[in-house]
Amino acid sequence: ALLSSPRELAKSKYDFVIVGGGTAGSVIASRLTEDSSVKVLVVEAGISHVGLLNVEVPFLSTSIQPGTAIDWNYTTVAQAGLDNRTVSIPRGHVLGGSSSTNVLVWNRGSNDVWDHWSNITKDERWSWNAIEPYYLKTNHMTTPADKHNTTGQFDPSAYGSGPLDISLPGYPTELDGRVLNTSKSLGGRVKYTQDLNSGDLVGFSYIQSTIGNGERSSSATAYLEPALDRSNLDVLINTRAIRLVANETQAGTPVFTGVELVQGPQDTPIRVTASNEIVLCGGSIGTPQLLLLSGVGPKEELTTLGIDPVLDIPDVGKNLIDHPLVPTYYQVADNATTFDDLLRSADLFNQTLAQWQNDKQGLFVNSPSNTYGFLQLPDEAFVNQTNPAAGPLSANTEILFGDGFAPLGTLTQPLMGRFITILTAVVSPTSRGSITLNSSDPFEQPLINPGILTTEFDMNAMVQAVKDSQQFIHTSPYWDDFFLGPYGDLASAETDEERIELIRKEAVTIYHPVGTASMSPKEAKWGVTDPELRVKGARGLRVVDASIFPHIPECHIQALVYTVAERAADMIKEAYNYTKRCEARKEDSESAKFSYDLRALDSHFRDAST
Ligand SMILES: Cc1cc2nc3c(=O)[nH]c(=O)nc-3n(C[C@H](O)[C@H](O)[C@H](O)COP(=O)(O)OP(=O)(O)OC[C@H]3O[C@@H](n4cnc5c(N)ncnc54)[C@H](O)[C@@H]3O)c2cc1C
Repeated sequence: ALLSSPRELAKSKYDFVIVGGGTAGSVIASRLTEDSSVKVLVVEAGISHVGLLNVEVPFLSTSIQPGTAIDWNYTTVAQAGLDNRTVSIPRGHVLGGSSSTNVLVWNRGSNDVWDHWSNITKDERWSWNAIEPYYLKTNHMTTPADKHNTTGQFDPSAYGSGPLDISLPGYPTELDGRVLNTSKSLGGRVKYTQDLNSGDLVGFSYIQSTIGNGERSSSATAYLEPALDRSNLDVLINTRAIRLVANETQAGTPVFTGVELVQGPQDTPIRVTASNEIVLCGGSIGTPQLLLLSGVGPKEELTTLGIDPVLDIPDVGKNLIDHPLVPTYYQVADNATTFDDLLRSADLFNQTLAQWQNDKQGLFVNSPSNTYGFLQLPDEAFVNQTNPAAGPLSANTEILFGDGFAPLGTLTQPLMGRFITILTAVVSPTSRGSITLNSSDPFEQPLINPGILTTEFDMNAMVQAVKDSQQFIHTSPYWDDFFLGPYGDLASAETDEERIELIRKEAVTIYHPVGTASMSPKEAKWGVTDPELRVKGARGLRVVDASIFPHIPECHIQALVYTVAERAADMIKEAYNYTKRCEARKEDSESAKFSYDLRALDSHFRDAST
């Protein structure tokens, strides 16, 4: 059932309490409630996704501005790498989480990304070969909204049979051919790759997106909605988890069973209990914040804030990684059909919206970008520097093309003229940051410091990305009739020094924060979770979201979050079924080893019998 107040809860005890009904949380909720005897509560701070046009209409994804009800409205601390500017870090505050508010690009990561994770965690279960079935379980390819013939535009074997809709762009733009023909004719570092979801994530191609029938497909629409009528699932919205409670310790290990919930800062907390596990799916900011508020984190930092330390894990909130992004603009011919006029004319906007509402056709069926490319840096970049990318199938930088002026940085759309936006990003950054608490008040936003562009490597890579985008346009015949010239600071960015100035002035992030509750090998002293995503040194607590990524993938990351969640759901189920087998063999002398699992099983049966 969908509940909007804790007062509507019929009971306070569940087998699993999932904190965060976002990208990963909705997958976990859907998979765990496949067994009708397992009772699950999802607690989501945000609102329902149903009926929200800027969530449903793919093109409007970039209009989800910070400050709206469906965003957490986070801002970073002053960024040293950006001339001490602060930048906003949007995060979905709605069912589906950031999968309801993101820009829909679908990349499953190169094979190397997963093999690298497997090496880092020393756990084969994260290698590409082991993970592929879980990726295929998340998604299936659908026909694009305009039903054009997509033969040769994607690799069918790169998609599976899962609930998410994936499609190629359903409305062509003038840029598509120019970008792809340039890539095909130039080759080399800007080679064409038919499908970047086939394992090799280097090259230029069409974008695949989480869109079906011209509408956003999210973890809320694909996973949560179909499960909502299950009697064993409660989804509580408008409600924030503010503290995790360990009521007991077993052999010195805190056992977490309680979650305190409120709707507003003045509320008296209501406690719900998880007999088996609390699964944290609050995302790379929400999850470490909640752990820290609950006394799980660097002991000294917590004591200073007046929070009683429960478990000393120095790495909670550390290792924050994001992809830096710089928007650049070119003015194009006055007869070009960019989306600029639409953003300036309410009539045109409403006509296009009506076309989407009536037929699911037109520009609004697409995200604002149809084509992009991932590039490796030239060999010279690695003379004195190890390549931080996961392997040879991964890139270092990305270039995305938008068929109009997308005001993502400090510049606003000019009143006249037509433009294209070229976004450049560093996808293998070496900068690291952190999430720390500002106070023990759960309603105060944490201090978010992604450390954007604070290493020489990242700045050099970004300079190369801007240079590559400039060359891509200048050396191709496919732009001659179209292109008038660079706009804004890009017009004077001819030297590397000028490019650095532009970058420090305009850079933001691509909204891919990861790593703040990183998994690490089972016995390792660093990291926050083990390879089964259980919080180290605790019982009853697991993390399943982008915070467990030990290394940032060199691509857009939502597909990896979905895949992690599918993998984790099976890990949880395996543990759960295993407890059943243990129960059946209660006399087994080995059973003491599984005391935690038995405890979970016992409480499950107790709950089921009430
Ligand atoms: C604007 C934007 C554009 C993006 N574009 C792309 C893209 O094009 N392609 C791509 O691959 N990726 C993109 N991303 C990134 C991607 O969407 C996210 O990395 C991914 O969805 C994160 O999933 P998650 O489960 O870790 O967290 P989320 O999906 O953010 O879920 C966390 C959920 O937990 C809830 N929550 C947090 N704390 C609490 C609490 N204390 N109590 C209760 N609930 C809580 C939140 O409200 C949220 O619903 C984008 C992200 C944004 C914000």
